[in-house]
Amino acid sequence: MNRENFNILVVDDEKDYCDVLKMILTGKGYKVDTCGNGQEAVEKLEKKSFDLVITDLCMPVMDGRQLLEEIKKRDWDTEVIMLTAHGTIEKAVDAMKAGAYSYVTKGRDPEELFMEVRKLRDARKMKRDNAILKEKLNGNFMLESRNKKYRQMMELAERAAQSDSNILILGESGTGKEVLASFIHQKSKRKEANFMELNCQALSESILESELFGHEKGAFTGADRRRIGLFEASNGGTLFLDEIGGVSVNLQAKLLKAIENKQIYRLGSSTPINVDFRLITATNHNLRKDMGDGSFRDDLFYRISTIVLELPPLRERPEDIPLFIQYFFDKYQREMNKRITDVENSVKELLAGYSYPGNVRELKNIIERLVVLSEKGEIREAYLPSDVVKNQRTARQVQSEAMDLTISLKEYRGKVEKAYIASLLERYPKDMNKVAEILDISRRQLFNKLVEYELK
Ligand SMILES: Nc1ncnc2c1ncn2[C@@H]1O[C@H](COP(=O)(O)OP(=O)(O)OP(=O)(O)O)[C@@H](O)[C@H]1O
Repeated sequence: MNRENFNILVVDDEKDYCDVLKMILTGKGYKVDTCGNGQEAVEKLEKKSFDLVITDLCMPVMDGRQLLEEIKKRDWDTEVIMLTAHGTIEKAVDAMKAGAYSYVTKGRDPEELFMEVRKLRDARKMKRDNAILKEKLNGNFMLESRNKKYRQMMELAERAAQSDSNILILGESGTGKEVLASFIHQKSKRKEANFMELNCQALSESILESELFGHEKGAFTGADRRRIGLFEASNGGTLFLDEIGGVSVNLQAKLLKAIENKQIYRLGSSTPINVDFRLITATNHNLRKDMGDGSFRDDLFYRISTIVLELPPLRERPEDIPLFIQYFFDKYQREMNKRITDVENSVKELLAGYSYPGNVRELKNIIERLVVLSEKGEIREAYLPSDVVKNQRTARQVQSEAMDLTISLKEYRGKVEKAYIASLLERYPKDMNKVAEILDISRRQLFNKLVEYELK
């Protein structure tokens, strides 16, 4: 935490004292706000998060002791340094018992106060760094769910983590396939070793091959030194190959050999190297279809899919959307040192009703954007991306049009039916089978309706 990120609120009814303290602390690089009593301080704390409150003990309206109580009662992550007058040692001790970080006697050498502030800032920085590190290492993710299918999948994942079986994770982009893979690694006996990850889609065949197998010096133009690949780097640990569906058939054959024999050759070498890794793969391709048209090898598919975990898209677990919203609001408030106190009602509605084609990734980005744009703890509908608003507006518009009180029942039914089919098409744009299945009609009937309602 830089000093600029350390927010201090000075509370004292002596305005001159506040101003002097603010000037000195600002000069030392801290961010400082001031106010004249405990009541005003609570109002400020409700809107913004402060790392430290330096408060006088005796003040009108609400004194320092009451302010301390309010802060502790609300569980705000804010420390309090109490300023006391000479001869009020009992009150100071009482404040410490009630949870104050420390007390400083007013009017003594101000260095004493500045040292306390510095000490606190360092301690909080260490705490915050540790929390970030822990999050990175342990993958502090939102894995709770109210969705039965997801919970069953997680149970299977935890059990599978104990074994060395190959795991294939299926799911649309942004559903959390990488998150799940790293969770499995953390839950496995391999957790102390490396978790190596590679997105196979993003790389050309030759680069992918050298990334995976490594190479000897001089193996190809530009190979000016020996380099070990991911198979070797994940020895004892887990190798996660994302977008396995994007690997060329040629490389698939080499992958299969490495997985079956647990033995590889670096490019440019004929010496076999034994490797011990747990393989997790993921894809958003339909591999069965790819096998049908010959772009994915059957033998590789059966080898990598000992256990298949299917991550449902977010729209199929809508009961979890509020949990994710809360999780990401908490995360970004913490990270950006902001406090959200007022969210416009329509924002909650729009977020809950949106279909999230980009899944958890999209939801996460939306919440980050809202927290970034929030001002004075408030979040307005205007801060939402247009997709979220547009989506809901069409639904609302159709509903209000359908509520025209002069039309026949047949016309009303037609409008509602059209709107419902249109929403399903928006949700499953390329999957007519799914739309027909949900509507419980045949594909032919669906086709007729698309023509009738001019939805084609
Ligand atoms: N359960 C979760 N808890 C917290 N964050 C999550 C969770 N699931 C996904 N995310 C976040 O959403 C984003 C996308 O997740 P991830 O990369 O795991 O998805 P993916 O399915 O592998 O996507 P792609 O197929 O595009 O690679 C990441 O920023 C990740 O941190």
